[in-house]
Amino acid sequence: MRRAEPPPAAPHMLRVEGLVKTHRVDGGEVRAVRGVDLEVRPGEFVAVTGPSGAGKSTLLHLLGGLERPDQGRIWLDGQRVDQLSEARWAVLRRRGVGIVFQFFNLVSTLTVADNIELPALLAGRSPRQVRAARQELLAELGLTGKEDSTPADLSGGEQQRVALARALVNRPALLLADEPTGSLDSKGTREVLRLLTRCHERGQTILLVTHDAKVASAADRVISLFDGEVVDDITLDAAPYPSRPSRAAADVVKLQG
Ligand SMILES: Nc1ncnc2c1ncn2[C@@H]1O[C@H](COP(=O)(O)OP(=O)(O)OP(=O)(O)O)[C@@H](O)[C@H]1O
Repeated sequence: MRRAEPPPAAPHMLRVEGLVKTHRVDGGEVRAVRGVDLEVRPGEFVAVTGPSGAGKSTLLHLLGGLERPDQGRIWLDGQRVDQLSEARWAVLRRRGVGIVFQFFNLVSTLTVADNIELPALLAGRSPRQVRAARQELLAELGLTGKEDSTPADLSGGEQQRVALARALVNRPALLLADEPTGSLDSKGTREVLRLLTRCHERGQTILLVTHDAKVASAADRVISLFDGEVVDDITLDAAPYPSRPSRAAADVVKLQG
């Protein structure tokens, strides 16, 4: 008698099981992430919210390989990544995972243009292609004309948008962003939301931390963290993901292959 085939595994861009991270501080420990399970499908746009200290940034750092978990497992596009070496992570971040940090982390000695182009040049793309991608992002983010400025010449909101452009220049399959509108006025927030929506339509998977209800409402799904645990997981839009992938989806850099 033939055994029934097991059902095919659901496709996940991101899968997390039993994630735990404790920060060691003078004279004690802070349990920042306390057993998080999470599955994000390709093309989903997920907002992570929660009060200050809930563990949002720590979770994002774990997902982007900037910190290692004490317990638990993480898969990106089917690949186990929680124990990858720093060198392998560097390749993944260059190729398929874009990250926007809370504190921007721009290279202060480089111009805006060079900051944005750097990951694309490191990924081996042609300088002409890279320049075109950079100019498109700068225009979308209302930063045309700032190419030759250095980060110190820019406002916090401008630096934040440059950091987003840098994270997106390689069209990563997965974007991880920590408060990408935290320093922006309403116009800047609208520009960033428009760009993120376009990324979503292109089929890129987005996971962003935000305190802003308007930003969260642009997502398909809102996950709430409290004291290092997922306490709520709400789907806002019942449409399948991505709701309508555009032809440009083929341009998105795949994590595998
Ligand atoms: N590198 C670190 N060393 C020690 N403790 C840390 C470190 N990073 C975070 N923490 C602590 O871990 C807990 C979770 O912090 P985390 O920054 O992940 O929360 P958050 O939800 O992102 O907060 P916020 O919204 O204020 O950015 C907090 O108590 C914080 O003080």
